[in-house]
Amino acid sequence: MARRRIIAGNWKMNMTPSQAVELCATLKDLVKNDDVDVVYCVPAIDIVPVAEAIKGTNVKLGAENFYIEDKGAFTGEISAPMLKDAGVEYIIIGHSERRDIFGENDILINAKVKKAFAAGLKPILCCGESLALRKAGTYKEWIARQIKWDLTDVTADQVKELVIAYEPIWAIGTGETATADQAQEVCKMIRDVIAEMYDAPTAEAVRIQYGGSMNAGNAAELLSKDDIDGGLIGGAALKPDFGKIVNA
Ligand SMILES: O=C[C@H](O)COP(=O)(O)O
Repeated sequence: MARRRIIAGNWKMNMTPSQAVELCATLKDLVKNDDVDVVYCVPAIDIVPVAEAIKGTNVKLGAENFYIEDKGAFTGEISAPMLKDAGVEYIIIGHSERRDIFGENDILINAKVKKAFAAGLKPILCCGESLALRKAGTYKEWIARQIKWDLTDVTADQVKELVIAYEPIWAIGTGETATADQAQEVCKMIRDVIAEMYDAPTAEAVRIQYGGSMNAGNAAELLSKDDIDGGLIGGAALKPDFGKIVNA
């Protein structure tokens, strides 16, 4: 089965609202491609202006974070219904920066995945190992465990709509990309875990991205691999190079 490719930019904590609108204008013609899902996952304050700036283009809107309750006394948080109402389609969950800097654990991440689906948002679920785990050789067990925890009680029909991003932490923002073979090995292993947890059609349907210093120079080789269906791009998503990745 041919899976539709998905190239998503994770802007992280970059771009003021006015810079965000300018970036959308810069990228507009560069990211035109009807064969690929192109997504901008933007900081909360940029969601409304970016929703306006991408109207009439092929770009879809994503967010970087939310909280699992619909509303109430949760100072500083935004909810899934707020994101939906603003036009958000995709939501990044379980990014290593949220896990490591903000202490999000697999129980919360699993609750977020379930809440996102219930609210009609499509999760981009991130997983990946530290350099220490890579060196110890136990990275595959670690990632399989993350996936199993984070997808507890998530149905096969939901997983068919899920995007999983494999992001080795040692490759994020370091300029050190996993080789295409290293990335393929883990993306294939993730698909095997999904087949084991669900079934072969579900594993065939789930889209798996690679993320970690993906750029205009290495995207084509990474994306040529059988189990890599797209990219989750940080630094290079803020530059015209993002258009080259979309079209790689
Ligand atoms: O979510 C994106 C990743 O953390 C990759 O970031 P990067 O492309 O800057 O390495």
